[in-house]
Amino acid sequence: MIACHNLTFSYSPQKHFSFPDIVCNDREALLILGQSGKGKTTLLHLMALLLRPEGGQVFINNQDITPLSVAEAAAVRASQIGIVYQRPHFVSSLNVMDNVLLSSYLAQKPQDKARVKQLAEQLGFADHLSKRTNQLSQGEQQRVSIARALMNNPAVILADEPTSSLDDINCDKVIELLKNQSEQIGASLVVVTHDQRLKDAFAKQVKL
Ligand SMILES: Nc1ncnc2c1ncn2[C@@H]1O[C@H](COP(=O)(O)OP(=O)(O)OP(=O)(O)O)[C@@H](O)[C@H]1O
Repeated sequence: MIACHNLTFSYSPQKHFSFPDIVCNDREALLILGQSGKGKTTLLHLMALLLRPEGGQVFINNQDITPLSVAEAAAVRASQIGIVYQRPHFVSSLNVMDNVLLSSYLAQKPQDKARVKQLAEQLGFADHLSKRTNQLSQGEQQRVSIARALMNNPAVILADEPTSSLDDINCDKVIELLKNQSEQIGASLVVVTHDQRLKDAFAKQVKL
């Protein structure tokens, strides 16, 4: 589970955010909707401790992670949080298989190629494992970044605008994949988006 309590953050005195409290339990999917500039990416980065909150707490499995050091936060992020970034970024010199394995390496976990193959089958990119990521379409790259986020069976999956550049068919597919896969591993799924197509796909929603 992931929960946020009284989270506040400022980029400057003029740019201050107070976020609503959020709880997303294991196997639950939560949609955070907000227009451009409302602070969706900022909130997601606070939840992953990529940004430090000015006030408030973030709990993962009931542990307050906000007091953790930078190194401790990085370790929690690597092992317990899977992040699907707004734009997938890959290491261009590595193939798809090695890009997915990289998340295990960063979490100091064994390089489980069988797990990558299993995820690639489920997510539909098994034929592309030996290709470079720049040889893949945007939808395929999005699915690879979902696999990378799932690789370490994290407690929490955070997805930033995972559908914004996808057509309707791929939009539905990616959301179903994210929901099914996070349910399979028992994770909490938090999706932030301005994509109104998703508003009927999630029972639990928060508006920014
Ligand atoms: N590093 C930064 N320094 C100063 N201001 C920033 C910084 N990053 C974001 N902002 C500002 O904070 C506000 C929220 O940004 P954020 O990226 O969280 O919004 P968003 O809701 O995710 O937007 P979008 O849907 O366009 O991605 C914006 O007005 C943005 O200009």
